[in-house]
Amino acid sequence: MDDKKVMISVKNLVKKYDDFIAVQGISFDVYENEIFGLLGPNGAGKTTTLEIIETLREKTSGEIFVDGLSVEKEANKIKQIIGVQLQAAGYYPNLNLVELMELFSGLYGVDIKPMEMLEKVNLQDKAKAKYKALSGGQKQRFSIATTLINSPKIIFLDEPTTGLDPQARRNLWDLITEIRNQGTTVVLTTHYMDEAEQLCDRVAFVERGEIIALDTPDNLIDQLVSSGFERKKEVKKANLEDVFINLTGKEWREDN
Ligand SMILES: Nc1ncnc2c1ncn2[C@@H]1O[C@H](COP(=O)(O)OP(=O)(O)OP(=O)(O)O)[C@@H](O)[C@H]1O
Repeated sequence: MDDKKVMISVKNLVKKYDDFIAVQGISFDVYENEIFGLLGPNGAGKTTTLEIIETLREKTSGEIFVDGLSVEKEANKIKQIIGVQLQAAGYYPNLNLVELMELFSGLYGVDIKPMEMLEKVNLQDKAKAKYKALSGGQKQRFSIATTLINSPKIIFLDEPTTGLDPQARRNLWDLITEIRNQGTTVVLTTHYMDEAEQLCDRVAFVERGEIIALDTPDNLIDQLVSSGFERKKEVKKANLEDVFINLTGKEWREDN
């Protein structure tokens, strides 16, 4: 990893909400073109950390650089090179997808072809559909498309697959991998360990505002195994999710 460019550098980040310390002096780097995952239980400080990097929330102390730009002094420049997934409530429910894309590109001040953006997330067939008529997986794909409007260097996805069925989740993993393969760095949060293992190049476990481990999924698992850890029960060769996927197919479906 030595020759990799650092896209995000976080040093000793602290965030206090009044007396409560939500982020307790964390440090980590995100490299160019990796999928980096922040994992941890509810309330661990993942969203707070992301929002500070995205320049949407003030830090209490610490140093953060995004592609060499300071979050304090160059927030506007950072906004131009990142894509942030908005909460669904931010969309106008009665506009169709093409109209929403036009609205967002106007807000960013960039000229995009709405249909091309929709094709990137396989929603071209839904171009005339209203946002509120989309399935959960389609809504997530649409919101990922909006993060790509300004051709960002980095996108931030906060729990992108929460609430989706197994096929829709796997489709999103493919989409996120494809976006990375086209040169975008991806930072995401998730509660799903299988998702992190499949999707992320490196993960940081966050607990109570601290990073308690940071490495590739393989290294973290190898370290545990070499410490003598053994699963109590013999591991089954497949799980219930595999049965479900096998029965229902793993192709793109209309409704995910
Ligand atoms: N605006 C706020 N004012 C006060 N406390 C807050 C605020 N935002 C977050 N917190 C607290 O900071 C802690 C970290 O919250 P955060 O949303 O960053 O966690 P998270 O890891 O993203 O959790 P989740 O997985 O539930 O989204 C929580 O205890 C939360 O209650």
